[in-house]
Amino acid sequence: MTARIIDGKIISAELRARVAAEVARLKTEHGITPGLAVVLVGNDPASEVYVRSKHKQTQEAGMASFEHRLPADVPQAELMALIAKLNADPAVHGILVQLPLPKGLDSNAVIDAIDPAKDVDGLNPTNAGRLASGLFALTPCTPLGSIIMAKTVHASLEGMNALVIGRSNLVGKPLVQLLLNENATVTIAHSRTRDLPALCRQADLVFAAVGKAEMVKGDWIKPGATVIDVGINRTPGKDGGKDKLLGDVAFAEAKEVAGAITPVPGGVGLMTVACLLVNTVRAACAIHGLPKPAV
Ligand SMILES: Nc1nc2c(c(=O)[nH]1)N[C@@H](CN(C=O)c1ccc(C(=O)N[C@@H](CCC(=O)O)C(=O)O)cc1)CN2
Repeated sequence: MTARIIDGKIISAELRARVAAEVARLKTEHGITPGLAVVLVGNDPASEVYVRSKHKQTQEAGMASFEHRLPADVPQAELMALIAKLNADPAVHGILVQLPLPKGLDSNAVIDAIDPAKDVDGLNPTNAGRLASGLFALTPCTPLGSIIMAKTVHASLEGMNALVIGRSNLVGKPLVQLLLNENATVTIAHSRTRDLPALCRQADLVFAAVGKAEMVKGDWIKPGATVIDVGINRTPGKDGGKDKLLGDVAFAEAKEVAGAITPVPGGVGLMTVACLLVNTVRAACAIHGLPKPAV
């Protein structure tokens, strides 16, 4: 039997509708319009796509969207000055610097400089530490979206064997923390892991976040497992046509074995932007001393 497809279009649209309802409530009951500032440095084509999508979806949810574009050769000090300005701006509740930054810029210093209360990417060490300590934290968007998708299949992840492939600060590490908070039994695999296929075959839940097209093969998947493919590997389209996107999982093979699987495109990527909107609403509520919102 082929796997159930976990549809990012449907799940992200539902989440965005809930965000829009919360935004409308904040405006009516408290006179607050959540605001998101996105900083794009340089002109990486994929980043351009993501930033456009963030701007459009922020506005569609009824929030204020502030876009800041800087040239690839911007001095570090100028970028830091912009972050300081956004930290101090009361109309801005969320700040996101699109990654990767062009060569020569220190992304750790930039992330460090973002006010943790406005760090809607959840990458600032304060938020990463709070998440690891089980405290309220703004949580990185892709891991948050991945958990939401897994929970559309399993109401509880408690006791499940979860394998996270990849140990980046953006996805792998926060995903491990979120899975621990769900009481899953978590294994983290990376480039030095021995016998990844064998580890994979024991996993009830597989989260692939390595950045290598179709690396996880169908015969690595335990029959009936849930597979969340976080990879977005882009091959430029021929003759100026649309880019081709592949996940980290060999989808055609894996869907014949898995119980449920996310597609690429149309999977976790769509949840990343929806979760950014969630984080912006959460940040706005926390900044204004309001209770945690319903989303
Ligand atoms: N500061 C950050 N930078 C980056 C992040 C991040 O979370 N914070 N994640 C990725 C890129 N990303 C968001 O920024 C992102 C990736 C994918 C998608 C998405 O909608 N994907 C679609 C396909 C879109 C396309 O045609 O390219 C899908 O998977 O269906 C949105 C946002 C790296 N940088």
